[in-house]
Amino acid sequence: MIRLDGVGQVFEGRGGQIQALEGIDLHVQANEFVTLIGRSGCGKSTLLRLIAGLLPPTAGGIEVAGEPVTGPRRDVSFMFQRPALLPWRSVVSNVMLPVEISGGDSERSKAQYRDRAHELLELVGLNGFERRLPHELSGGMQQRVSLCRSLIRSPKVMLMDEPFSALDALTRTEMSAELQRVQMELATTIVFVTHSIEEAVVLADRVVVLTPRPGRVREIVEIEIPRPRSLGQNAHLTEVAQVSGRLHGLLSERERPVDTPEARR
Ligand SMILES: Nc1ncnc2c1ncn2[C@@H]1O[C@H](COP(=O)(O)OP(=O)(O)OP(=O)(O)O)[C@@H](O)[C@H]1O
Repeated sequence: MIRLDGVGQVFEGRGGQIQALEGIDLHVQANEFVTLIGRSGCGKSTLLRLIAGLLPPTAGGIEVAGEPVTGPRRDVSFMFQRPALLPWRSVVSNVMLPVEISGGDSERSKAQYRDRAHELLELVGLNGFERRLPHELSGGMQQRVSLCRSLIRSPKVMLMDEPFSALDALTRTEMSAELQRVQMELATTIVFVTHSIEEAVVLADRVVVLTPRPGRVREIVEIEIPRPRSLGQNAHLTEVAQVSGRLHGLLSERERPVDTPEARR
């Protein structure tokens, strides 16, 4: 569904060129859930923006659904850290926003999209809140609305940039369960950036570990824990902790103590 071949990105900074990404080869299958982890500044958000077509890569090629990415696509949605809902619009009209801005597909009427919006709100447990305004909802509920908004046009691909990082721990655990359920039900391909290693493990079919700048693929780790997974369930805690430990090791490899006779002792 997504192919990145030899992708690199150089930015022109004030102090000279910044090589943000280098030689990224990554193939994401349809319906796969891939999480991206790496140190701050290693290029995770840049990688999502490249896949979204918001930025052309300075090297290599990117394809989505077999077509080269040349700009934003209708069937690719983007979800950010903050819900960014329009405060004067009701929950349901916030969900409908992408359809109103750039249209849906020709097969569905506006009424069908509205029905879909209600179905999605029900799927994430927000039935009864359709007419409320964003300020009447908690942060977690607002992020659920944002999730419905990014699903309204039935995207083939969802790109998610730390979407749960502003939420409290319990809501975050609930949202990750919710997202797994939604993904299983709607069969969407997801690329998800997070700073939480445990969240990356709980959600992913594969975790992609990036090196510090320039970001390269350090390793891709397959997660074989049965779904649905939850950090709230003891049964998964040990397995998640084991894989997370390995990922912690990969991320901090650069900081291993220098190999001196003293260190070896
Ligand atoms: N538009 C830009 N112009 C210049 N440099 C940029 C631009 N966008 C990103 N960068 C640089 O590219 C590098 C990668 O940035 P990016 O935001 O993709 O990293 P990240 O891994 O998402 O970071 P974080 O985890 O802190 O969100 C950083 O050094 C950043 O300063």
